Formats: sequence, C-alpha cells, structure tokens
Amino acid sequence: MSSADKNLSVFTTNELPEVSGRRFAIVVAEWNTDVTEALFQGAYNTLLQYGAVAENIIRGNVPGSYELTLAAQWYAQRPDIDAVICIGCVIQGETKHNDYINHAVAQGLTNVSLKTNKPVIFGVLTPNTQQQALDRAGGIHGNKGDEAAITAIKMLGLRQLVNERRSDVSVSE
Ligand SMILES: Nc1c(NC[C@H](O)[C@H](O)[C@H](O)CO)[nH]c(=O)[nH]c1=O
Ligand SMILES: CC(=O)[C@@H](O)COP(=O)(O)O
Repeated sequence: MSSADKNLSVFTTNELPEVSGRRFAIVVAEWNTDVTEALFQGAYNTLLQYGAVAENIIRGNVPGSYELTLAAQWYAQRPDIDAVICIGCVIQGETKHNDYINHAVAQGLTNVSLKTNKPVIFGVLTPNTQQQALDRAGGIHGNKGDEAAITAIKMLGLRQLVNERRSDVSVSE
C-alpha cells in the first residue's frame, strides 16, 4: 500500500500504552530542513498528544541523514531513553548518492535497534522530488513524523505486553 492509498496520519489508537513516564529521543537531520522540521513537529506533537510529557522528549540534530545511525546509537545506549525516533529527508539527486545513504541508514538503524533492544524508528523520507517530500510532511499524504511517533509508542506497548506475557492469550479468545 502506498502513501497515496493510506493517509499516514490516520492510525488506530486503541490500546496505546501509558507513556507519561517514558523518555524519547528525536534525532533530526539538518538537510532539507523545511521538510525535517515539519516531520519533527509532527512527531513531537503526536508524542505529546498520546501522553508523553515535554520534559521526557529530547532532541538532537545531525548534519545529514547518514549521521542518524551513530547518533541513534548514542541515544539508544542511554539507559534512560526508551525509544529513538530518527527524522530525515534524502531527496534523489543526479547520482546514486541518495541510494547509498538510504540503504546505509535503513540497515544502520535496524542494527542499532537490534543491538540495543529498543525501538529505533525510521522516520526518513526517500522521495524522488521535493514535492513528494512536502506531500508527506504535513501535505496531502499526511505527516510521516506523526506515524514515526505512533510507531514508537506502539512498539513500547507491544514490548510491555510481551514482557508481561499479556500477548500470549489465544487470538480466538
Ligand atoms: N543529500 C542529502 C544528504 N546528504 C548528506 C549526507 O547525509 C551526509 O551528511 C554526508 O554524506 C556526510 O556524511 N543528507 C540528507 O539527509 N538528505 C539529503 O538529501
Ligand atoms: C543525496 C545527496 O547527498 C545529494 O546531495 C546528492 O546529489 P547528487 O547525486 O546530485 O550529487
């Protein structure tokens, strides 16, 4: 399903966990700041909307999306951080440079998530054009920053269920 078929700011909010005591890091790439600032605002506001408190949301900036991986690791390794949301926008240029960045970041963030056992969210747009980016940063396809935040919250909820074995009930019950 593509972003055109699904407004990314619409999601199921039932059974979201209590997150007022959770601490989030949002890491934001400074390339294409008109887009990444809109994504950041979406993520930040969504965290607040669903129960996070401002004091528990910290922000770090990195020069470009390629640097998100290492910064995510720095935050995820901190015991007080429960989830890391990574925000970036890599717009296709004349060469394949964007492909190398995108693959490195996607793989890198997966590695950080598995290594630290924490949700590390891939809030990185990989558009062909600036317009495609704007469409997904508060435009006609919603705001992927919202989705990144709700994904972090949902993953924390699932982790809690799994740890407490509350997700082990049969689906037929
Ligand atoms: N072109 C974009 C970049 N490029 C910069 C790299 O991310 C990186 O900072 C550089 O290669 C030094 O390691 N970054 C983006 O986030 N978006 C772009 O469109
Ligand atoms: C994706 C980028 O880093 C971008 O600056 C590369 O652009 P180009 O492929 O035109 O050099």
